[in-house]
This record gives sequence, C-alpha cells and structure tokens, in this order.
Amino acid sequence: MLTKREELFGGTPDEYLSHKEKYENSTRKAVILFSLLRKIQEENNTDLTNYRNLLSGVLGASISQDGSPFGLHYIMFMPVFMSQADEEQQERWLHRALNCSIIGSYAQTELGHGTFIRGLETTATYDPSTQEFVLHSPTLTSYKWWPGGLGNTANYCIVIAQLYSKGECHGIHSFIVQVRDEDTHMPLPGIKVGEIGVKMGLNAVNNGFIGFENVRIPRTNMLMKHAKILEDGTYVKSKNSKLIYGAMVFVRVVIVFDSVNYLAKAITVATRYSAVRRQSQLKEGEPERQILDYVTQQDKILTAIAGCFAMKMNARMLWDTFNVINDQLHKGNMERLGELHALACCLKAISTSDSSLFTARCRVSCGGHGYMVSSTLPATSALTTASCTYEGDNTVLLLQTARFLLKTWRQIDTGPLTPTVEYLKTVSAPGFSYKWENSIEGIIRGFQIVSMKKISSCLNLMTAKVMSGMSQADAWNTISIQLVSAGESHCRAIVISTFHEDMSKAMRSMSASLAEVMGQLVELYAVYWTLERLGDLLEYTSISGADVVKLRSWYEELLRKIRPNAVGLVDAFDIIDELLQSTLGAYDGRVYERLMEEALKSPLNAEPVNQSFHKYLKPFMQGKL
Ligand SMILES: CC(C)(COP(=O)(O)OP(=O)(O)OC[C@H]1O[C@@H](n2cnc3c(N)ncnc32)[C@H](O)[C@@H]1OP(=O)(O)O)[C@@H](O)C(=O)NCCC(=O)NCCSC(=O)/C=C/CC(=O)O
Ligand SMILES: Cc1cc2nc3c(=O)[nH]c(=O)nc-3n(C[C@H](O)[C@H](O)[C@H](O)COP(=O)(O)OP(=O)(O)OC[C@H]3O[C@@H](n4cnc5c(N)ncnc54)[C@H](O)[C@@H]3O)c2cc1C
Repeated sequence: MLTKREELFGGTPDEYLSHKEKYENSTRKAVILFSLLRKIQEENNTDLTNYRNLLSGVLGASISQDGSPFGLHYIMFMPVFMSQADEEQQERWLHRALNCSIIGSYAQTELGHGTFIRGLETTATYDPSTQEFVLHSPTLTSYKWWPGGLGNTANYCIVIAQLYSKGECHGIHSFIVQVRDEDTHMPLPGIKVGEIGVKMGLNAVNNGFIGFENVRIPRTNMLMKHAKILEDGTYVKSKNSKLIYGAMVFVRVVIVFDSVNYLAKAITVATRYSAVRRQSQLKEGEPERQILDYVTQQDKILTAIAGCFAMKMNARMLWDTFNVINDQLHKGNMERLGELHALACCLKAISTSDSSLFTARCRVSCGGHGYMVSSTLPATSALTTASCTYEGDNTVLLLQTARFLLKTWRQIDTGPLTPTVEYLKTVSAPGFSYKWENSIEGIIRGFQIVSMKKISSCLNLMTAKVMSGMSQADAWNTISIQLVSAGESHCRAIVISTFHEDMSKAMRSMSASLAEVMGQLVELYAVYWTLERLGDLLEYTSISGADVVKLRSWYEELLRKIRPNAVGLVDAFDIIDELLQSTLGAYDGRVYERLMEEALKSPLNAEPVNQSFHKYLKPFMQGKL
C-alpha cells in the first residue's frame, strides 16, 4: 500500500509521460492534495482573510512543477466569487466551490484579446421575456482561450462578456456558466470546449478554450454584487466601474508571493549545487574549488537570494496594503483604489520579471546539469516567464502604474499624497537639497529622485507634444518607453525602501549575527540595483565616478561576507526535497548519484538496443535505405 507521499511523488517522472498522461497524472495528484486542503479549509473555515494562506498552500505546495488543473479554481474562480457575487449567489455556489463539489475556471482572455479587456467580443444579451442571458461567441477570435482547468477539468467557469440589455451595451461583466454536466461531465448544449495544446511549461494546468452558440443562462447567473440587471432588463450601474477589475488586483497581489516561491526554489537548487560542484583550480596545484567560490558565481546567485528576501518583504507590504484598502472599498471608500491598482501592477511586473531574470541566471549558473529537466530549473524558468504575461502583461501593467503616477504628479500641489507616493512631495519640495552618498539611505533617496524626475519629464514631454498638435494618445504612445521606465523606477524605489525599513524592524528582534547577515542582504540588494541603474543615477543625481568605484568595492566586499552563509540562507526556505523535485538541489547533496538515478528512469534505457536500430539505423548504415 503506497503512502500518501509515495502516491504524490512516486511513479514515472512527468517528463516521460505523454501530454495526455501528464494531465491524467496531475489530476490524480491534485485530487489527493486538494482532499487534504479541503480538510484544512473545513478545520479553518476558510474565507478571504485566511484565503491567501490557503492559496499559498495551494501554490507553494503545487506538487507538479507544471502547475495544477485545480489552480484556477483557487486562484481566480473563488476570489472572483468572493468579490463579485452577491450574498444570494455566494450562498448558492461558494460553499460548493470551497469544498470542491464544483470545479471552476476564469474565462476572460479570448483568442483575439488578452490585454484590452474592453475589446472582448463574447456577448451576454439579456432576454426579459425569459429572464435569461444569451451567451454567444460571434467570431473565432471571441472564443475564450487560456482559462486554466477549462480543457477537461472544470464544470463551471466565470465568463467575462459584454453585457447587452434593451439594445444597449453596458461593457464587460462577470457571469457564472455551467460548462459540463455535473454527472456525465459532457459539455452542455451550445458549448464547444477543449484543451489548447502543449505550452512552453505549466502543461498540467489544462488551459482550455470555450465557445458559446446562443447558450442561455438565468438572469441570476450574472454576478451582481456591484452592477445588476433587473427582471425587466433595467441596468443598475456599479458604484464604481473599476470594481469589476478587483479580482485582478487580488490575484496580482498573490502573484508577488508566487514569484518569491518560484525564485526560492531556483536559488535553493543553484546555491546548493554551487556548494557541491567543484570545477577548475583557482591556484595551480590546489584542489578544484566549489564554484560558489568564484565571484562571478556569487554575482549570479547571491544577488538572487537578496532579491528573494526583498520581494518577500514587499509581498507582505502589498498584502497588508491590499487588506487596508480592500476594507475601505467594502465601506464604499474608493479613494485609494487607483493607488492599490498602480502598486499591484508595478510589484507584479517587477517581482515576476526579477524572478524570471534571476531564475534564468540560476539555470545557467548550474552549467549543463542546469539544463536537465531533472534539475527543475528549466520548468521553473518556464513558470516564471509565464508569470510575466498572465494576470496582465508586465509592460501594460507598468504603463498602468505610469498612468497613475502622472495623474499624481499633476495633483502634486493640491494636497497630501497617499503613502506609496508621498516621497514625490518630499524630493520635489522647494529647498529640498540632496547630495549623493554611498549609504542605504542615500541610495533610496537617489532612486526616489530618479523616479520623480522621470515622472516629471514624462509629463513635460506629454504636454509639449500635445501642445505641438499631437493627440494625447499618440503622445502617450510616443513616450511609452519612458513611461514604462518611470513605472519601474518608482517600483524599485518602493522595493528598496520597504526592504530596508521592514528588515530594520525585523532585525531588532534577531540575534546580532543573524541581523548582521540580513543587513548585508539589504545592502547587497541596494548596491546591486544601484550598479544596474547607473545610467539613471548619473543622469538625475550627483553620483560621481569616484562614488561608483567605491560602490563596486562595497559590492564585492558584500559578496565575500555573504558567501559563507549562502547555503544557510536557502536552507531557511525549508523547501522539502519532494517539492523541490531537483537532482541538483536535494538536501543530501548527492547530485551525481541522483542525476544517474533519474537518467536510468528514461524509457530509452529500458532495453540495451532500441527498436529503431533494426527498423532504421541498421538498413541505413548498410546502405539499404
Ligand atoms: C490594461 C488594462 C488595465 C486597460 O484597461 P482599460 O479599461 O483600457 O484601462 P484604462 O487604461 O483605460 O484605465 C481605465 C481606468 O481603470 C483603472 N483600472 C484599470 N484596471 C484596474 C484594476 N485592475 N483595478 C482598479 N482600477 C483599474 C485605471 O487605473 C483607469 O483609472 P483612471 O482613474 O486612470 O481612469 C486592462 O485591460 C487590463 O487589466 N488588462 C490586463 C488583462 C488581465 O490582467 N488579464 C488577466 C486574465 S486572468 C489570467 O491571466 C489568469 C492567469 C492564471 C494564473 O494566474 O495562474
Ligand atoms: C500560462 C498562462 C495562463 C493563463 N491563464 C489564463 C486564465 O486562466 N484565464 C484568462 O482569462 N487568461 C489567462 N491567460 C491569458 C493572459 O491573461 C494573457 O495572455 C495576458 O493578459 C496578455 O494578453 P495577450 O496574451 O493577449 O497579449 P497581448 O495583449 O496581445 O500582448 C502582446 C504584446 O503587445 C503589447 N501590448 C498590448 N497592449 C498594449 C498597450 N496598450 N500598450 C503597449 N503594449 C501593448 C504587450 O506589451 C505585449 O508585448 C493565461 C496566459 C498564460 C501565458
């Protein structure tokens, strides 16, 4: 009898399964895991407040590096329900979703539209004679495309469609739609549903497509917490049209935590491997050195460790900010929604792009063995690059942040600013003077000044172009590279200052030795990004060549100091081998034995001579083909 652990982590490695077998195997595993999670939910009476913990349990413990067919059920279907369904609807469906007696997905993106959601083509036309909506996919490009779990798993999904009533379009709204029969799992009449095929990664997520041929759903299937359609077809507007976007804000907040989890996996593997792997002699006649002793290797890996700790602290800050503002939204106070949206956008963009960048560095820092699927680094790389796209393409999200920053800058003199942007007032105040200094505080100020000056410059450029006769939209597009850069600088200033402030608070309750190491990580992160963004700092601050020389020595000194604690720092992530799933990163360091053990599992090693020799090779080599 297999133990739960053997059931979850044993059997043929996913990489040797067909696409179909991989899905079936991930469904088998998901059922085991989510049965355990269902038990936790029942014990903890999960709601949105502790929902994220459950969610990170789902995500962090996602046993397949290829994701899970149940992921969207937790990541989007339920959060959207919690934020957009009215009480009657929550009563009707939420409990069934929470205990997984129905499995949902989230169908927003279409073949033709992902970013521009106001351009979505799926329609939901209200028929007052039957008090139903008619859901329809008018074109091929209107087919929903990407929804996780929709291919073969989900029997319900939330569909985002253009709402029509009394001949008028009221824009996009959310509807719950049953996709498959709860008993037979057959697609319901008028529904064409399937799986979108093999992707770069996440091939256990079961992303699907769905098209509707005049499918009728009851009026009460429109999620009506905010906007409503009355029985006679009268449309009742939401207090704020942006509330429909709420779920995307929540998920972007969760994604910042995900990006930390994914990066933690990659740096655990790369750091442990770099401590085991010996290669080349630093000095003639000496034994070969651990590759972690090479400063170039430290440059690749230790900065990734610092980045992981930095983003963890920022994820916590974002979650706390989300809860504060979400409570205000529930009380009808929309004042900080724009700030929350902008903060969630830039932190989602920067955390996922940093995670993707550093994970790719971890992959190459492990040489050839880092290219083995059994190292888990290729799959983690494929995962992190996907996160730069889903839940909003990173470029587009940084433009959203820039949009908010320009609005803020226009109003800079009309009153107090909200917390995440009040630095703009400080560094632009009359009489504010600043001289670059090589210190954490000096670096934070420097990044804040760069951000402020980029925002100011963008607004001046926009104004000049519009004054010269260019349309607002063309002016925006023309300077959009600089707008993205302003969004990134704003975010980097927030990440460094949050890391420094929150870690300083945490260090007060640490032992002196631990506090010293944590302080080194904060310094390494700040100095690394200072050297990475030297162009901006030279353009907008008084940093000098002499400062840069000293910064480089400071950086190299930090790498030397942190090196002895590198393995201890990643061990602190405490990722068990079964979740790490890596021949290079296993806790016991038996890298070469594990590489060979995994290789022998290849089906091509099942027999000494593969059948293709007799069918193809031999006749070919004998000139018979
Ligand atoms: C790119 C977007 C935001 C553009 O939408 P649009 O309405 O065109 O926005 P505007 O630029 O015109 O601004 C309108 C107005 O609305 C505010 N706003 C926009 N989004 C939000 C939001 N989420 N929360 C709050 N407020 C928002 C914006 O600030 C403007 O306010 P003003 O006061 O300045 O007028 C939009 O199209 C968008 O978000 N696109 C990305 C689509 C997306 O994220 N898709 C995710 C699909 S689900 C998915 O990917 C699942 C993945 C699986 C997994 O996670 O595992
Ligand atoms: C692994 C994965 C899982 C997903 N799961 C789901 C899901 O469960 N449900 C769901 O609904 N969707 C899902 N998606 C879809 C995802 O939300 C979209 O891919 C994403 O929103 C980007 O849209 P797009 O793919 O249409 O890219 P596009 O918007 O076409 O972007 C392509 C390029 O155009 C640029 N661009 C687009 N608009 C602008 C603009 N206004 N200004 C400047 N540049 C612009 C972008 O920066 C990008 O470089 C998933 C995607 C992936 C990769």
